[in-house]
Order: sequence, then structure tokens, then C-alpha cells
Amino acid sequence: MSTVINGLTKKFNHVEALHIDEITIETGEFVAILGPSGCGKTTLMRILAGFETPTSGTVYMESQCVSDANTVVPPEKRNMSLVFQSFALWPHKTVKEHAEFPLLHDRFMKKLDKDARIARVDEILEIVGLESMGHRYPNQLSGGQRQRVALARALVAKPKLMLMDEPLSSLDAELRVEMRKEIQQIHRLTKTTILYVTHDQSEALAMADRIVVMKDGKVEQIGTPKQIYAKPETEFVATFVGKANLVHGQWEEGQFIPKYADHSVRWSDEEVAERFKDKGIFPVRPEQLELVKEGTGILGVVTSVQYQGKEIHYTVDVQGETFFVHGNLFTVFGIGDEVIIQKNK
Ligand SMILES: Nc1ncnc2c1ncn2[C@@H]1O[C@H](COP(=O)(O)OP(=O)(O)OP(=O)(O)O)[C@@H](O)[C@H]1O
Repeated sequence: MSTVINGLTKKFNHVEALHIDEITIETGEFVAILGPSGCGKTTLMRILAGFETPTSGTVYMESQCVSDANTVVPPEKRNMSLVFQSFALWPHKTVKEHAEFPLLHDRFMKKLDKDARIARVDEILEIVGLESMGHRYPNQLSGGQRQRVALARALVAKPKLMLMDEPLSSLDAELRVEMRKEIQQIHRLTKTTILYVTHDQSEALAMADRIVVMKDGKVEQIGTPKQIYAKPETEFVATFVGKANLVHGQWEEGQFIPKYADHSVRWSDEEVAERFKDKGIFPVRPEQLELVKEGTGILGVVTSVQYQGKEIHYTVDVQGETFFVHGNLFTVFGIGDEVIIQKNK
């Protein structure tokens, strides 16, 4: 279901918690809303779900206005489902009963006879990998299996939009990574439009077709994971999504001369956003830099060394500024070594 948000604001006691100019989510897309705590992610989700009234602006779902300051179509009339961080399962219902519930009560679902219901429940339990656990109760399941029950319940009535608010945050680190793949697989199989709220950048980068990065209630940048990582448009995006060095210097005829480097050092423009150029900044990822013993570049002193298995993470002090550099395992530097930082890619 396509969803169009326009001029959407929400104030709590005169304080603006949300101010979004425009976001369009296409049918079948998997869009992640990414931002730190308090940036307005949940407020946006609650407006999209129909739990909260916007102060101004509109939300259209498939060309119907579902939210503005005067009208709010209630959640049950929106043909969508919700998955929150607490799975909200019923202790007295089995896995199958959870999956069957929306088929009996969802107003968008054509009423099915018993055989059709059983077939649909079996189908959805197979999609989420719970086909052998239909008769178990929530307390007989692991955290990941409970999350799958919540997913099965959310998907069984074939909603056109699924809103997921930090759905993996109560799982341990290993299971979170495993469940990412499961959710992607479910998205491929069902083609449901998914709006997925997270504060975990690796989750957003790994799963989404597009990411909306938010800060202080506003959109900082919208783009594919690759665009967001490789071509950040603001300092916040560059440093919140992965690590970045915001190197200061001078832009001259499309080339960048880093401060603290010999004047002969020039980095070629890699479609750096105008906003950075105006501020005399070149955002560089740690893996785009390397350390050498001799040559031209930025002179610094190694201040920390962290072995990471396939690479080494360094911090380098350059006249009071810290640079983050990832190095290979062949040339290893130690704390206190004088090094030259060069840009490799
Ligand atoms: N009912 C409310 N009354 C007053 N202020 C609120 C209310 N709900 C949210 N806020 C404020 O609005 C801002 C956005 O909150 P929101 O819960 O949307 O952020 P979030 O990005 O989801 O954060 P988190 O990741 O911590 O859940 C915060 O400053 C919050 O304090």
C-alpha cells in the first residue's frame, strides 16, 4: 500500500516532536525509519497506525486521507498490522490460535470457511518456520519463536502495510541477526509494504530498501542503504550511520586539500554533498584511509590500536583532532608511532 506523508507535525505541550515535509512509501517497499532515542520515530508510527492525531499535515494511504488534524481513521480500519518490541502474545492461546485470530476478526479479511482457515494458518506457520509448533503455548517457546508467532499473527490476514517498531530489541544479539534474515525472507515471500522503526543502523542498512534517517523530529536524509552510507548529506548522517571522519580543509576547483596536510595533497571529489563543501569538510570512512610510514599525507601519532580479526582499528591524533583509520594485518602500528594518513579509495 503506498503511503504519502505531507507537512506532518505533532506538538506535545507546544513542543514540536515531529516535523516531516514529505515521505512517500511505495507499495511493496521495505522502509526503515532510523534515528536516535527521542527523534520522533514512535510518534510517527503512532500517527501512521491511527493512535495519535497529527497537529497538522496529512497521511494518505492508497489515495485515502487517513490522518489529518480533524480526521483519524481508526487502526482497525487501516488494513495494516503492527509488530512491537513486546510481542504481546496471549498466554492461554496456542501458536495456531494466535495465527487464526485475525482470520476470524480482521475486517479486511474475506471470511474463510474452516478448511480455508486451517490451510491459511498452515501456510503462514510454514513461512515463519513454526509449522511443527502449532500446538505450543507462548511459555513453551524461545524468544525468537515468540517473535515469529507475532509475525505470523501480523501477516496472516495479508495486510497491505506492516508497521514494526523495534521488533527485535528484546532479543539477544545473535538472534537479532538471525531474525533479520527471517524478516527479509518474509518480506520477499509476502511482498507486504513494511515500515520498520529502529535505532540500530546495522539493522537498517542490512534490511531496508530505503532508509529515512531522522533527528530531532525531522528527516535528515532519505536514500538506499548504499546512498546513506556512501553519500551522506549531513554531518549527523555521516557520523550516526557508521563511523566517519569529518576532515576539515579547503575545496579548490573540485579538489580537497586537507588541513594539516602538505599542500600537494589533493583528494578528488567523490560526489561529496554541497553542504559539506560549503563548510570545508570531506567526510571519509575509516576504511577509506590508510596508515603509512613515509609519504605525503596527514602526519599524526597512533593513540589506540584494536585488533578486530580481519583488520585493525586505529585512532590517530592529529594536532588535537582524532582520526579513525582501519588498517590491514600486514603492516601493524603501535601506540605512539608517528604515521602518515593517506586516502586510499
Ligand atoms: N505523550 C507525550 N507527551 C509529551 N511528550 C511526548 C509524548 N510522546 C513523545 N513525546 C516526546 O516527543 C519526542 C519524540 O518521542 P518518540 O517516542 O517519538 O521518540 P523515539 O524516536 O521513538 O524514541 P525511542 O527510540 O527512545 O523510543 C520526545 O522528545 C518525547 O519526549
